[in-house]
Amino acid sequence: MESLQRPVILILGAGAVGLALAGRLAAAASVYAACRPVHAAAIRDRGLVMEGIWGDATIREVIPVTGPDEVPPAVDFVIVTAKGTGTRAICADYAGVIRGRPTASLQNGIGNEDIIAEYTNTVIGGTVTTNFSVAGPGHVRVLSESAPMRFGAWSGDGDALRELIGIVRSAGIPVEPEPDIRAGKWAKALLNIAVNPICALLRAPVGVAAEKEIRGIVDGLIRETFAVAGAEGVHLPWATADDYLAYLFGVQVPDFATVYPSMYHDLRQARRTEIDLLNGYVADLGERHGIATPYNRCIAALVRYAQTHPDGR
Ligand SMILES: NC(=O)C1=CN([C@@H]2O[C@H](COP(=O)(O)OP(=O)(O)OC[C@H]3O[C@@H](n4cnc5c(N)ncnc54)[C@H](O)[C@@H]3O)[C@@H](O)[C@H]2O)C=CC1
Ligand SMILES: CC(C)(CO)C(=O)C(=O)O
Repeated sequence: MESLQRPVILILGAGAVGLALAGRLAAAASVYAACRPVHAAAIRDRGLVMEGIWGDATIREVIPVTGPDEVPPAVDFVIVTAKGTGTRAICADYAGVIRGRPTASLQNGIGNEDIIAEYTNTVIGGTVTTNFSVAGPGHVRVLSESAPMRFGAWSGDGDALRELIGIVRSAGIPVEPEPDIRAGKWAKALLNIAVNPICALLRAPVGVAAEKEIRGIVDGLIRETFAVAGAEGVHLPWATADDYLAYLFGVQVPDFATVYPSMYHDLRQARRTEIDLLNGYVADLGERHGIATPYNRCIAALVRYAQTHPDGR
């Protein structure tokens, strides 16, 4: 990257997270957003519309693209924000652009960085603990935030990580380095494992996790996940499941109480969910380690059924 030029960033799979990120990063970089034609047409027509805690604005600088042939040759960073169910397909579509370029993931769940690493040497893992949703074509809403964005080196070049954090910070987004990004991805996954499937199945916002009838289920999901993470040798930032449950119910659930997680939108729109990168992943790993995971297995089965029977039958 040449120091006097604006960095060039390509966001791959720009929906709720990716479009909002593109809108903010446009303050510090030239941003290309690989998105579906419906978003691309609206953005070309009247700009990207953002509302909420990341600012209310119509941003005309984001350049939408709908295929790799529309991407300029001088891309400095790629950031993947597709759902985990689409990581392999989008990496294959844009393989020629990703190859040799530092590529970050801001996706939830476990496994995306390993897929991206099949396409490039320098992979940066990332987490974002903010609520985003699509309000319409080329129109996104950012409603609540509970922690800074975090990036950490997954493989390859540490300079790329420092540069990316510098760009994100200069765009005004709170961001911190994550020294143990594998643990960081699990730490973020705890929140998604606890609330995403429950809110999706109950059609309720995150606050439902604290209801008397539901709390015991969340408790079971988290205790099992701690046992499996421990067997995998993951050093979570909380020493015990009780410590994390205190943080979940004391900070994260209140911060997101009135908003709907991403899996809620997937089930409502009859899209495949990320359940197999979250609770389904924990259940499978548990089986390998001989750890019983009845809560995660049960909720994963319910979500899989719901996503293949959108009308409930
Ligand atoms: N929505 C939220 O509040 C948060 C979401 N996340 C995570 O971020 C990731 C993205 O989530 P969302 O933005 O909510 O999902 P989304 O479904 O709104 O956005 C993903 C976009 O990628 C597009 N896409 C997928 N494959 C593509 C392809 N080959 N070419 C062009 N476009 C393609 C999809 O059509 C969709 O518009 C997920 O892993 C999610 O779990 C993380 C934190 C918060
Ligand atoms: C943090 C949270 C719950 C924000 O909505 C999220 O990660 C998601 O929706 O998947």
